[in-house]
Formats: sequence, structure tokens, C-alpha cells
Amino acid sequence: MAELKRKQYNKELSKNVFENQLVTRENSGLSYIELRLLTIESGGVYEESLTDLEVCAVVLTGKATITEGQHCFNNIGTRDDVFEKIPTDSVYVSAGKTYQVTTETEARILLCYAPSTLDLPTQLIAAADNTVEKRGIYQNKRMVHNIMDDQSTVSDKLIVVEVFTDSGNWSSYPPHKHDQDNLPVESFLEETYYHEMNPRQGFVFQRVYTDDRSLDETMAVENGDVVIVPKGYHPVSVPDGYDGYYLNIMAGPTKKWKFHNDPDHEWILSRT
Ligand SMILES: O=C(O)C[C@@H](O)[C@H](O)C(=O)CO
Repeated sequence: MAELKRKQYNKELSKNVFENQLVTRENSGLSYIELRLLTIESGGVYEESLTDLEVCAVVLTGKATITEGQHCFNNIGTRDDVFEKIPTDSVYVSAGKTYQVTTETEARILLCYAPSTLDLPTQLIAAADNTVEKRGIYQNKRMVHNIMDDQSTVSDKLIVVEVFTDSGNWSSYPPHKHDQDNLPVESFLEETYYHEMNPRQGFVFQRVYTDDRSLDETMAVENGDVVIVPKGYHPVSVPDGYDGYYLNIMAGPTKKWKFHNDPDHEWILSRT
């Protein structure tokens, strides 16, 4: 199995356009998800012709202009740091189209991809369209920004959410999985985590494991790391003194998030 944890790097793709992460079907063994993290400095232009992938371009920080055909979303993006904990703007472009991203100041863009054959409208997913959820009690509290949840009609296969986990809390917890294509009981969705920490030097732990423990990896995850979850349970714990952020991409044969909690730990949910 390919390495589940990926460190960020800085590779210049073209003038003022830098790639910091790249997960492809070829380099990950995944079938339904790809991602690319870009830092685009002032004046940089990133252009991509999509073949069999749909994309959701999330303006993580800074401001960017995203253009596809007649559509131009000018100077979008809402925050200088993800830890401002406010939703941001994103743009959806379906497979087969060509789009450009340009910036006037530095911006970081996470490109979230899934294979698709549908021709769907290019759309802005404005920050104000994100639904914000507070989940959990005790040390299991987290806040979720749904950019595109499984009810979204914008995408074909893509689900994209941001999760903020405050210092000393756990998220994606109690551990759950979604690796069986067996609806309505459970859905099969691959998942990726793009992580950041505040302050930057922090780390969180993420475990990815299956019932039979044929997969059981516990990773110390640092700022900018990506964790790939091809299957299994995937809880995250955030140490005291640091806040955690991650962006999840999920995709599979059916756009439905129907998860199954680890029965050993499900009791966590019945506390009052
Ligand atoms: O802790 C949460 O509620 C977020 C997770 O559910 C995360 O989005 C995930 O693991 C999805 O499968």
C-alpha cells in the first residue's frame, strides 16, 4: 500500500505557481480522489484542462480569480488564515472543461478532484452557502464547514468539508469508517485529509485502522501534511495548546456519506 502520509513541498510549476501537494490515482492507489495544493503568488496563472475529473477549487487563504469559459469569479476568498474559522469561497468545474486561477496577492488553493462523466454547470460555492455545524460534547467538540456535503447538487461525486478541532479535542471520533459499498447500511467513500495546525509547529495524531488490523497506522501529522484514508476508521486527536484544521475530500461510487462507528467505541456517543 502507498504511504498514507504525505509531507508538503514547494515545486515551481510555472512563474509564481508552486505545487505543495499532489495526490493522484497513480501515486496513491486511490480510485476516486485526487488533490493538488497550490501556492500562487501575485501574477501567477494556473491553467488546467480537465479530462475525466471534476474539480472543486477551494480558496484556502488569500484571494483568487477563477475563470471557466464565460464564468469569471473575481477576487474570491475570505480569509488570510484558515484559523480565522470563517467559511471561504470555492468554485466547481465539471470534467472536460478548462479553467484558470490567477491571483493579485498570494493565495493557497486546494484543488479537490473526483472522476466524473457528467457535464454540470460551473458554479461559485460562496462562503455564505457553506453550512456550519457544531458537533460533539466533552473533548469531542469540532466545527464543520460543509462546502459540498452528500446532499449537494453542485457536484457529481465530490464531497468537500472543512473541520476545526480545538485544542485537546478529538474529531472523526468516535472512530468511524465508510469502506463498504452496501447502502443503506454503509457507503464506500475514499477520503483524504489536508491538515494545518495553529500554532504552525503543532502536530496531531491520526490513526487509520481496519477491524482485522491488517491496516493499522498511527501517524504524527504536521502542518501541511496530507493523510490518505483508502479504508478503515480514521480518528484524529489534537494535543493541548494547539488547534487543528483539516479539509476532507470524500468520493466513491455513490455520493452518500453513510458511516459505521467502531462498535468498541460507539458508547462515547451515548454520554449525556
Ligand atoms: O469529526 C467530524 O465530524 C468530521 C469527520 O466526520 C470527517 O469529516 C470524516 O471523517 C468524514 O468521514
